[in-house]
Amino acid sequence: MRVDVKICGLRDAAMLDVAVGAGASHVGFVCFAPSPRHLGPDALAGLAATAPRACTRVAVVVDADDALLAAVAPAVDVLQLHGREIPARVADVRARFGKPVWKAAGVRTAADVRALVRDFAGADALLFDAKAPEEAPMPGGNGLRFDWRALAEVALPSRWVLSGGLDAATVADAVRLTGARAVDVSSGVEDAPGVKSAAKIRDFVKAAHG
Ligand SMILES: O=C(O)c1ccccc1N[C@@H]1O[C@H](COP(=O)(O)O)[C@@H](O)[C@H]1O
Repeated sequence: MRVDVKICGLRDAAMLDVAVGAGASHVGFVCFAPSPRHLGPDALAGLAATAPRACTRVAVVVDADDALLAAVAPAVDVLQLHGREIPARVADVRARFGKPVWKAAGVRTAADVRALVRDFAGADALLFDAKAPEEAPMPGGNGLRFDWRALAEVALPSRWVLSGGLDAATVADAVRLTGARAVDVSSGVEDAPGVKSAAKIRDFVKAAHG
């Protein structure tokens, strides 16, 4: 079975086309002001509307309130909650906005992974990212990797996504070593923060599928 690939942090139609053309199954749009990939709700909705139906559109938000979610949710297929949302908030967002919710969180150790699996059984998928440094302005999209061996010690749910510092050079190993069926990348397909590279997107998707 083909690994699902999400290209995240897309900001324009040209790179969206590249991601779709390369074979990405998911495309991600970040709505979080401190991010160099930030799109406001209107820009996000406009860009998401141009994605083909076969491609799953994901909005990445961080501790978003209901007003922001109400503005973003209709434009996408999945909400990725990448902040400090608690399990009750995940359940609330699912019920209120009627979209599948991916709970994303930074992990370092097997204990972190175990706690996430235990606490977020109600999420539609878990997304494992590297823990951001305390001083980092963003909880994700930092191009940081965690020790994938942390995943091996835990019984994982059926739907989970590997992310954090992946790139074309590492994604095949990541898939082989973790058994991931879905991967997510942002920094690893960029020339600079927020500046996507068509060549890197194509190389990443090819390596993930390889
Ligand atoms: O990409 C961002 O700017 C971002 C901002 C805030 C929260 C999450 C963000 N992106 C997500 O972070 C991970 C890992 O990204 P990277 O490949 O290490 O750069 C990924 O799930 C993105 O969706």
